[in-house]
Amino acid sequence: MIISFHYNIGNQGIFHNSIMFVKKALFAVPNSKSLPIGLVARFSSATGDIGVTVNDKTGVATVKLQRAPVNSLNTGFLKNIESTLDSLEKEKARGLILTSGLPKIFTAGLDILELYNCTTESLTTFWTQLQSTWLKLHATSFPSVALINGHAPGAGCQLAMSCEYRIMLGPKYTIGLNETKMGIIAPFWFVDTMIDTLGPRQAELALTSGKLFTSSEALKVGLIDEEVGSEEEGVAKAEAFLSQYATIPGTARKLTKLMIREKTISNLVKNKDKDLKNVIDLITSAQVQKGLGLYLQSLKKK
Ligand SMILES: CC/C=C\CC/C=C/CC(=O)SCCNC(=O)CCNC(=O)[C@H](O)C(C)(C)COP(=O)(O)OP(=O)(O)OC[C@H]1O[C@@H](n2cnc3c(N)ncnc32)[C@H](O)[C@@H]1OP(=O)(O)O
Repeated sequence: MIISFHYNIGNQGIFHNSIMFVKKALFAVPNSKSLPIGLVARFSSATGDIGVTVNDKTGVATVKLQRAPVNSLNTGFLKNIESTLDSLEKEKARGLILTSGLPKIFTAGLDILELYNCTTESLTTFWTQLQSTWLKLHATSFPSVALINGHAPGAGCQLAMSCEYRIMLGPKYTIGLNETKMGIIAPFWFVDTMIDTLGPRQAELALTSGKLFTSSEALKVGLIDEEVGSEEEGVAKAEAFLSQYATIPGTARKLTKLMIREKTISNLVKNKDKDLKNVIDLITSAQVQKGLGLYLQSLKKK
């Protein structure tokens, strides 16, 4: 049986309460630690849109990003992603498939409108939220797959790299950290994550040129794990990847993952303020503001 919930919620507080309300209904399974049977939750808010579906047999949650037009990551959307991850942790999800509910775009990365004409205060709020959401995603206790069903530049690539397995729909879309192409640099924790994923040699080549990889190029360098020809195939492969963990004790799995990711995670945790200062110094400079303005114009002219 499938139950659907449709919410139109205007603020974060209500959004949060509604998640709790829905989750209570969804996850209250007497005498069981497992996720509930046949439940679908769909959330929406004024600042971001996220759809959550839980597979009743496996306990795997599919989280669909659907903030039109391009899933660009602004403060509210990042906050909603973090709240969703918190709920999945609390309810002991068995796995995550992170994908897009929009055609052609996984996510367009950071919302450039959060960077352009920003104040130090607004940039601080935005960047602190980005750090927090990323730390949650990078350290989930459940296994995670990015089903990249569209373009994934910049922070879109970063979100995908933080999942444990990446499946990309080919051949039309691209993925990569393209910051240098925009005249800015990737933050050190994006760089760390790319080095963890590709190794230093390929990461240096990719980052210095701001390369956006096609799916087959991404497969070749190890930026993705599988390339698929359809979303259905992608979902099947994601489910197959996650199913291998059904028999692996969860705590052993989680501790092993965290051991491997610890250096990258603690580098950000210890240096959050330094990271923020780097961002403020770079992004608020007149030269970068001018470049961001031109970049936005070029996107709008297309
Ligand atoms: C020390 C470190 C300091 C700072 C580090 C900063 C780190 C930044 C990391 C990032 O993530 S930067 C952003 C990287 N992303 C991009 O460069 C993507 C730019 N967008 C595109 O390439 C394309 O839009 C697309 C391939 C994603 C989609 O193409 P298409 O389907 O043809 O749509 P449009 O280009 O027509 O876009 C529709 C609409 O959306 C606006 N838009 C696109 N991307 C963004 C974005 N990232 N932020 C805000 N808005 C975006 C675009 O302007 C269009 O707006 P309209 O008003 O014309 O509808």
